[in-house]
Amino acid sequence: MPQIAYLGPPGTFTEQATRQLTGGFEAELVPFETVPLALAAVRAGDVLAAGVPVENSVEGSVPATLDTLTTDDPLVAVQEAVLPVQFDLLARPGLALSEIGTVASHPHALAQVRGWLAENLPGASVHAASSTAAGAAAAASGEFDAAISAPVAIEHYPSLVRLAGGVADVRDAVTRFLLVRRPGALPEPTGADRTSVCAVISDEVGTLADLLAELSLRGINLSRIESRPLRERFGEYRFFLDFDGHVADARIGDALTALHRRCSTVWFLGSYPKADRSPAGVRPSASEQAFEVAAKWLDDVRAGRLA
Ligand SMILES: O=C(O)C(=O)Cc1ccccc1
Repeated sequence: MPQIAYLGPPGTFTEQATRQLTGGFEAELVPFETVPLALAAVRAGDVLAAGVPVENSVEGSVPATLDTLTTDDPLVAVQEAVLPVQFDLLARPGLALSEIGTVASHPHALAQVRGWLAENLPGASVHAASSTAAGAAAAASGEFDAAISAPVAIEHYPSLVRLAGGVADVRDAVTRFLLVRRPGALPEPTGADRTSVCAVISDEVGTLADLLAELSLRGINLSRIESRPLRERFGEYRFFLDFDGHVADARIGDALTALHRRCSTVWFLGSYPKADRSPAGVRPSASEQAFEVAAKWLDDVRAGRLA
């Protein structure tokens, strides 16, 4: 049975998302303490794939995921899931809300309940854990009084008590997850796909605008752009771009070759079905047929076949 890594321990949002992402096939889920460790296991071939969080509607991107995807051997996303995210406050038994002095959780979770904590636990100190479930495990072992956890966590840490449920500063918050594996056969195009790339451009006038124009000229809808520092050179950046369409689509292939010509580095990070399955709107001049007819016309011109 294939093994699939996820950000553990058991009881994380990522475990739930990875179960959804692997719903179509039998797999053994293997917890790792951090996203970089889960992705290293994929690169080493120890596991087939990994489920990782990429971005949240409240707190933005998960930098550890973005940075690890573009460091070392290539990895590509093959599937996407979007999960609603709200939290439970789990505590050691016998403690009232007013007696909680320490709370642990993943930084993304803590950022999403900052207002709730300020209102309900104003005196408590807040501690970062490697995941929401790691926070629950630390509370269960007595290291902290309480944890901000995924609703499934209580099943894994039954010694804890749910003091509050549905905790969230922003209603309807969601987190987006990807199933990532080593490069191989790509998922088939579905007509409702997303492509992710990361591009490095030079620090010159207009390079970012020119890069984006390559997408807009071909009628490609950009759904996300995020910059991360290059690390080695202060003031230079990698741009993570998500856009509608599949690399097998003519307009996307054409745009990617343009990006490759313009950028010093382009990482292809995958083409995969969008979680919401909303089809890409394609203008007539960017349709498969328009590209085919135009390519045929150019062949004819070059071959002197024009009548
Ligand atoms: O710690 C977890 O449970 C995770 O899967 C990471 C995370 C944290 C907060 C919101 C969504 C995902």
